[in-house]
Amino acid sequence: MTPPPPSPPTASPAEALRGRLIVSCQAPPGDPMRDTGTLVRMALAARSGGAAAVRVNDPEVVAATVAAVDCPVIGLWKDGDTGVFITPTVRHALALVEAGAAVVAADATARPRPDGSTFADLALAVHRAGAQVMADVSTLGEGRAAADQGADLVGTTLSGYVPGSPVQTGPDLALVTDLAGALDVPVIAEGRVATPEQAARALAAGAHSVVVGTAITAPTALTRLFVAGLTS
Ligand SMILES: CC(=O)N[C@H](C=O)[C@@H](O)[C@H](O)[C@H](O)COP(=O)(O)O
Repeated sequence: MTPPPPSPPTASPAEALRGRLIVSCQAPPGDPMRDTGTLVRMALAARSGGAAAVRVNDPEVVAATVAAVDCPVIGLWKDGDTGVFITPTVRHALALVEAGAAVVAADATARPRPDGSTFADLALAVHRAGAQVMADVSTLGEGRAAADQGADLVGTTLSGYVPGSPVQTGPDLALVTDLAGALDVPVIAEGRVATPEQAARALAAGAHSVVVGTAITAPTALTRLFVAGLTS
């Protein structure tokens, strides 16, 4: 039987995030905003606007952001675009801790990981390295499993983005409600939160914090929406 994961050695950043906004400062491959200095500026702007934390992709960007902002940095490392690609291996996770991430976000769906490890292996390694873990899930079952395997935070990040998870236009508030009712760890609403009203509804549904990305930090995607609005 696998022994239970040890408690993380650092104090939880969860208290600092309660009822607060986390801004995801990312840009997809090929996007003009995908530049370390630009992404750090986005993080600084988010912090100026009142964000309690930022969520940042890639160890290099994490390190630059940690050096620039005075709030927790949630780091992830997207590697590829199929299967498990958000912080897919223990190696990716430890590189983010090395870069200074207070929290490592990782895919915690029930799909095989490319290094044959489990989410529990990743959580244990991150805790031993002195950071915390945010589990990106798509279902209640994945959230329960992630919490059992040591996740410090569970986010709805992957709802609508993995095979079998219905595509939705808005945030998955039903999943927020289900996770918040079932788990002892904080639940983070993430994915398709597009308005302040939706963010408030996510908190009302039981979320501990809300992550907003595209609606704040993605001018290319937002421009496309307006362009489509003019041409449809
Ligand atoms: C599914 C996936 O890969 N989500 C990523 C996770 O880090 C990001 O691309 C999203 O922008 C982030 O989750 C915030 O969501 P939204 O941009 O919808 O506010």
